[in-house]
Amino acid sequence: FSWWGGVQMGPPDPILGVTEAFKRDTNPKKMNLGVGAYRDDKGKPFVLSCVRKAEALIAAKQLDKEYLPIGGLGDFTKACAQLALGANNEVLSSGRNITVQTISGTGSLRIGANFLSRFHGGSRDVYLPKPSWGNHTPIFRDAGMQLKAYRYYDPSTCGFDFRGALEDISKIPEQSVILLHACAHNPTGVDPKQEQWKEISDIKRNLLVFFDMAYQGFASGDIDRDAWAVRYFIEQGHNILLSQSFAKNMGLYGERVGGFTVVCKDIEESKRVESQLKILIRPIYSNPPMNGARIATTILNTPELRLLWLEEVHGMANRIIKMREQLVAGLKKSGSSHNWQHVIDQIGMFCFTGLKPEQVERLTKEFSVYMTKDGRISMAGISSGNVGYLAEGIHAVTK
Ligand SMILES: Cc1ncc(COP(=O)(O)O)c(CN[C@@](C)(CC(=O)O)C(=O)O)c1O
Repeated sequence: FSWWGGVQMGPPDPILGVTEAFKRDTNPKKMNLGVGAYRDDKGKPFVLSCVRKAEALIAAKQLDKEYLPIGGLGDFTKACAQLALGANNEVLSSGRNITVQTISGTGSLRIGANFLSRFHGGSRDVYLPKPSWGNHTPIFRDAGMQLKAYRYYDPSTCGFDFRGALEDISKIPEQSVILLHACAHNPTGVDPKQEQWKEISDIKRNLLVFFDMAYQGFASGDIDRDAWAVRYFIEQGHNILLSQSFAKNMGLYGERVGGFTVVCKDIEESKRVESQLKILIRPIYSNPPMNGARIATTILNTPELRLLWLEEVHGMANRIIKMREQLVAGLKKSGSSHNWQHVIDQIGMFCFTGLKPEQVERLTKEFSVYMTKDGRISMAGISSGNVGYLAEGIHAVTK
């Protein structure tokens, strides 16, 4: 007897499914530009040495394996909030934030979405940038929120549609939720300039701002610069929600290290919110995994490891910027007459190439270059060894 005859075969994930297809390809020149996971110039996954050192320090302590509190490792949530807001942010000194450890950025967004669904008195509408990270939609939808969108990317310039964004955001019904990528917008790599962030913050609409900061430090190489929008909005009086991930900037992908912060009116409110976050988390996963949180906390709180981390995250950002320049140089060398300036101007893990789905299809079929259908490439998958091959392929499908 089958219980599950009605279960349909679902489609592969638009992002993680690319890696599955890549693994099946036997072409030695194949390139995986799908998932946004950093690789070094040899194309190998990169474990930061500050992580290795932190692991050794932790192992030496022979710590126990007791449950963490529902809200996670206290030292982690403190260090996580300080990293995002800056150590002497008034939000922290007045205790009006509540930060809980989550199962990486996805877990943070989902806890946030579930919290909104249960407690937000305003509309159920969550406005995402057009386009946004693919997983944002199912995260909020499965939590019972409605998805809407505001103009963000301008295909004609491969840049930011600032006017369109301002117009749309100015019309969002009051008390709706708006999701903003703090830096390194996924999938476009297009970020507002600081002047443009100021105008967005000034829009006279009472919106609940949910910042997704999954790449702090990874975009510009500078953790304070990458958190500028988050800190500016708070300074301007927005009591935001914030999701953080240490997957990319500390290379802790599979350790699933993240944080969710609610900036409240005052400490009394933060205590009430904290109590409800714990009630919400307890029946989902009860309490979060300790290993990754211990690594991140050790790095953030050990001065020489924190310094080493800042150097390493700066190094990762720099390698990606170099690959942007080499890819454009390679495209010119291959004889492409298109304007590829956006490849250099975009920032963070991704480049929104502007390739059409059929061009992406050809690049995969004829060159074994794997990327998401929307033309997004993970710059980290490019190395000085394969950038020339990629340039030839892109030129061949775009000439
Ligand atoms: C904007 C944004 N928010 C949150 C996350 C969540 O990451 P985490 O749960 O691993 O902390 C990602 C990861 N996006 C990746 C890098 C990986 C993925 O799709 O899961 C991407 O390839 O887009 C992201 O790009």
